[in-house]
Amino acid sequence: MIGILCAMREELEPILEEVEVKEVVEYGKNKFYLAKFDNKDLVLAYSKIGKVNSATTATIMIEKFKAKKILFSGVAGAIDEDLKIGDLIIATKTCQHDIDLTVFGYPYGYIPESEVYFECDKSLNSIAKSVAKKLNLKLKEGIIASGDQFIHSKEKKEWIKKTFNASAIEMEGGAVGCVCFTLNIPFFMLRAISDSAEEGAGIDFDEFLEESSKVSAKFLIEMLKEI
Ligand SMILES: Nc1ncnc2c(CN3C[C@H](CSc4cnccn4)[C@@H](O)C3)c[nH]c12
Repeated sequence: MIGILCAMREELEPILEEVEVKEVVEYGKNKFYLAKFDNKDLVLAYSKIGKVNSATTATIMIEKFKAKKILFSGVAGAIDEDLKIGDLIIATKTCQHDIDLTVFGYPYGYIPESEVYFECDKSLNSIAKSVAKKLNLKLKEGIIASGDQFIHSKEKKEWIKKTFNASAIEMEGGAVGCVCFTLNIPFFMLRAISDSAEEGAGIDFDEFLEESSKVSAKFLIEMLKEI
């Protein structure tokens, strides 16, 4: 079973359109779509926005639906200057920029007995890179930082870049990375850029959410053929 996770309805819908939904299971105030694609069993859901919701849905996919890998598809704000709206990025690892226990001498993003960074699955990332090469698509890879905030300020964006060496910003990957690390499940995260995470990002986000969601969804479907 492969878990396909998104945060927002708009991110999931273009994927659902390409798979054969067999059953919809209502659980934990959410809907889980059991589907087939290319003779593979999938469980798909959007978690709702944020770290707690995405961690909850990832855990349910793994524990209740027996997902053996989690693939995230969605949009992100750009931190690296060379990332433009519509560009694709995969996470090498994820982190949580809104964790601050520095008063106790810990680094930003660190919870005692846990990790700052959660590694993404290298074999899934190499499949993504070979798919991008085959389709002649630009695909960046880098650290993606999460926090329960929509980032729309250059100052905050630059702080996250300096503190975590992040290339993109969103609100779920760091939490899902933590769940997959905890349960020893391979994690892959693909994002298409929807905004600059600077002043005015909210306007861009509204304008490009649907289009960038489709870019990520289309690539994910191509990936599923190779897994
Ligand atoms: N600049 C940014 N900062 C933080 N995260 C992001 C993202 C990625 N997603 C989109 C969405 C924004 S919040 C939302 C969206 N619509 C309505 C309500 N909340 C949330 O799931 C995180 C894209 N750009 C980002």
